[in-house]
Amino acid sequence: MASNLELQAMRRAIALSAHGLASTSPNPPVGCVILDAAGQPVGEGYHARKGEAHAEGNALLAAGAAAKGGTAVVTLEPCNHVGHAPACRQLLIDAGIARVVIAVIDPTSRGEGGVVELRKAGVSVETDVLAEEAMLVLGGWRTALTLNRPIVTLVYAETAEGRMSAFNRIPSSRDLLLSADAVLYADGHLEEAIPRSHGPGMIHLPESPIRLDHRDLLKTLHTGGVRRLLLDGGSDLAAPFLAAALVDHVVAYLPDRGPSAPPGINEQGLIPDGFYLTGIDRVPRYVKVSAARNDGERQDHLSPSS
Ligand SMILES: Nc1nc(O)c(N)c(N[C@@H]2O[C@H](COP(=O)(O)O)[C@@H](O)[C@H]2O)n1
Repeated sequence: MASNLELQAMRRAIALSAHGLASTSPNPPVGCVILDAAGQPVGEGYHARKGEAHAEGNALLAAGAAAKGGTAVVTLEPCNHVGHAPACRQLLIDAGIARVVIAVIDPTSRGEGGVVELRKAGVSVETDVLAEEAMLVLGGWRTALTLNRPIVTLVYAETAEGRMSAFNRIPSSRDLLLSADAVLYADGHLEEAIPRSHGPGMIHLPESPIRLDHRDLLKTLHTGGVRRLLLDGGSDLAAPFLAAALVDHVVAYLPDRGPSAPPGINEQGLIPDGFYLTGIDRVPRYVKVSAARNDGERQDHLSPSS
């Protein structure tokens, strides 16, 4: 059973992992905290971009010799392959880590995952620790893997003319870009959500997205490394995605109204049919309404971009 100190460290690792949200795609956002043999935090790290060190490598670097005999608390199972970074399970073994506490098992492990090798090396391993909380950050990545397409979030501003682009009207809506890989705008152009955030060559976007059917577009984007796509408003832009059940989340912005305004219900309703409310917040001059598709077991509704 995980100790209180380990649970504290896991929550810290989950928060750290969110620094890598979207910029790590197609890799997962992962966080790690190293505790020394007495259970005190001595290093922490997260995965920032594909092609750069994994979370465990960064946390071990920060901990240095203090990691020996200690515990690594990590949000995703340490990897068992040599890729862009050395195998994390080997880094942990070489650093003399005695125990590894893991939230979520990696569904993409090549061959047996790192847990098996860690145990073979005599490291004590505990899994499924705060897994549901870790899915707040990892959920979008994992669902995109399962669906074989990016998670799609439709964002719009409610206006007298209907649903319109939010990003050029509502400055606070641009915060959503921080947790996304790419945006398809109402005029049909597609951009990396935060320019150059993924590092050179890590995601590939088609040059003429408008020529692709929406299913082919999502497939092409997924192959190109995109795991989280935003659709910026516009009923015309959203319609084919909604009709094909290819929208996973909705974020709608309702302008402030006086306390005794006439009814504001428009023909389209507040959110599309088939979605349920997951959050309502006030932001400057608007109410922000978040919703997720009714979809049984899915856990990406917990993701920060929803
Ligand atoms: N445990 C763990 N920590 C990280 O920080 C990670 N980024 C991963 N990712 C796993 O390794 C795969 C990516 O490997 P490369 O960086 O491309 O070599 C990814 O698919 C995950 O399985 N794991």
